[in-house]
Amino acid sequence: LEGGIKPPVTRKILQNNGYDDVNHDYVICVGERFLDRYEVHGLIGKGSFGQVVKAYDHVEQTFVAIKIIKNKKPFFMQAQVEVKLLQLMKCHEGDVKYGIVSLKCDFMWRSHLCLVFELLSYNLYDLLRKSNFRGVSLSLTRKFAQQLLTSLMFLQSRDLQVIHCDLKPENILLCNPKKSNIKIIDFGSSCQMGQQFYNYIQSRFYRAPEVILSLPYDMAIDMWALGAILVEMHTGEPLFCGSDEVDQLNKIIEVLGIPPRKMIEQSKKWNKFFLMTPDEQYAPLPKPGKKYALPGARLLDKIIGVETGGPGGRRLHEPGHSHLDYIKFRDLILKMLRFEPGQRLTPAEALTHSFFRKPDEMTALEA
Ligand SMILES: COc1ccc(N)cc1-c1cnc(N)c(C(=O)c2cccnc2)n1
Repeated sequence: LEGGIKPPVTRKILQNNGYDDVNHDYVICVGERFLDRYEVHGLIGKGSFGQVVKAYDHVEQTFVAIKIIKNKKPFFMQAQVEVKLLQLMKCHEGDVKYGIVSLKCDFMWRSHLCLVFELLSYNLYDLLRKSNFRGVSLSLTRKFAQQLLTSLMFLQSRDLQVIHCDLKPENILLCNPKKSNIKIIDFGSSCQMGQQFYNYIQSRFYRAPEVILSLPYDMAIDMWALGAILVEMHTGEPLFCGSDEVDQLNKIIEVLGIPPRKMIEQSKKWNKFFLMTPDEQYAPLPKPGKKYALPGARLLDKIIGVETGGPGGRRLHEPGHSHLDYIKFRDLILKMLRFEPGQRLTPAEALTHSFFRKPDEMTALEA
């Protein structure tokens, strides 16, 4: 500066002795060993919770995924809930595996809670991207559906009653890049029935109508999310891609019609989404600049191409994509997307649906 005035000393405030960055994330150093056991190979994911690194476990001589939670109390507290739920599920699984990611252990490292998981492969959104967002076959969609319904049946079992609260393609990972086995990850937003403390849950595209309307919710919200996910896995595009909560509910109404009067009347937020017509009917509030099909006019049949050879006609005459296959798929999805949570299929009911019956089972039934 002129006149030789020294600049003020800007003291860099060191977060957690320099181990953390300004966002309370641990500064990852490749090659670093946690507990003289886990050698960090690299950052593979980031989330609101913190980071996920790939590491080599020198004791078990295998690669693991370590979820390094932010060094901040709310994230630490929520991760403790996740650890408790994962441990609870692990001791209920026994030797049968129900498609839930396996937590190997957890430990504290330089004020960060670390969760050590089996290392899984890429997620179902990556799979959609690899399909150029055209979707995967109905047969692979069926395999994913069967596994996810089995996982939900396990989560909803009497001793667990766990609600995942954030089912979406990004939270469903392939176990092996070359096989169709999948596992559900990220129980960082999950809770058990009776412990539903939050109302702002689920990623928007997969948010159940009862959550949007701020009504009481239960495990049926995961079934709603699954219905939306399965259509997306086959078409390649989100079924209800709302830009905000009002747009989200309007996109649901385009396909499924107006929600039951009782749900609207019980919602404290009803007038955020609906107006009352002179003849005392509820109608969607018009959204400036947005044009919607009439309630129920955007048929699911058209979206999945029941009569037209699948999404965009791309599956016409393809084996495993018959008209009857699509009729069954459409029927299953509509029963997973019922507005009334109590009327939505349970996982056990869904698994008995004809969409999952093998042809010989069908002929035996018809005999
Ligand atoms: C290749 O693995 C991943 C790539 C990216 C991201 N974001 C996560 C993973 C990965 C791999 N294996 C795992 N077991 C996990 C998780 O369990 C996980 C990831 C994020 C949040 N919670 C759990 N995550």
